[in-house]
Amino acid sequence: MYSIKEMFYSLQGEGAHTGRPAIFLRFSGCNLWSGLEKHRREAICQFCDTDFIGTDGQNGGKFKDATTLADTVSRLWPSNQQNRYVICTGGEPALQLDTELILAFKDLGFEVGIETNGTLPLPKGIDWICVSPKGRSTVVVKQCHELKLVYPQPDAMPDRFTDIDAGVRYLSPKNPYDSDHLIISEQSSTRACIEYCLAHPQWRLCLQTHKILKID
Ligand SMILES: C[S@@+](CC[C@H](N)C(=O)[O-])C[C@H]1O[C@@H](n2cnc3c(N)ncnc32)[C@H](O)[C@@H]1O
Ligand SMILES: Nc1nc2[nH]cc(C(=O)O)c2c(=O)[nH]1
Ligand code: SF4
Ligand SMILES: [Mg+2]
Repeated sequence: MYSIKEMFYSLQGEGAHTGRPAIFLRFSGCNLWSGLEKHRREAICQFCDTDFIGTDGQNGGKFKDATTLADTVSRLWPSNQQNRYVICTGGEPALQLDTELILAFKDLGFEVGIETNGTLPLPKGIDWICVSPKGRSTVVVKQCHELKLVYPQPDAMPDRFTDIDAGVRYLSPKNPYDSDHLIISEQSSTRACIEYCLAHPQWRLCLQTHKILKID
């Protein structure tokens, strides 16, 4: 059984695949925050911008097995079009994503990506791994295609992650989780990311372009 908050077709807004069409498969639940506002201040991850509680979102629900879930994802892809790509996110997708589901996606011609906080071991077969460390949590996923660090985080500054083998390293400005009038270029976190990247050129700037574009 898989618990899914929502699934939708959009463009990857962040990181190396920015602009790429993808199905976002948002799993319910996270190991670093309950998702309830009353617990935010005591959570390990305190700036989350996402509602991942329950199964009541767009195309959300409980799916009894891997083929049923993969079939539902597949129906969201434009008909007769290739380049299928599904991004497993959440919540924390590593709590639920397993080999069976990855194989079901592959059977339907999907490449599989994941957005993970890196605190849980991952099943084999994922085509694109994005690790985004959070606060004082311990990252166990030591190899990834991209490391995407939300910045600044006092307990998770960039020099803590030199041991992670990443294809590319990004700093992503910490955006307010509750603002309707976000101007990313004017945020102090954005200015801080730019300064850090200029001083440490192994890091690159990553923007949440879907928030600029106001798309899902
Ligand atoms: C909601 S998380 C879900 C996946 C996984 N739990 C994780 O944290 O990577 C998806 C992406 O949004 C980023 N994110 C969440 N809140 C953010 C914020 N306030 N500002 C910038 N990025 C944020 C995360 O770092 C992660 O890269
Ligand atoms: N467009 C778009 N791109 C994204 N990249 C990562 C997202 C996420 O919430 O994991 C996300 C999202 O929610 N929307
Ligand atoms: S780890 Fe990811 S899903 Fe969990 S609270 Fe943090 S940003 Fe949100
Ligand atoms: Mg998001």
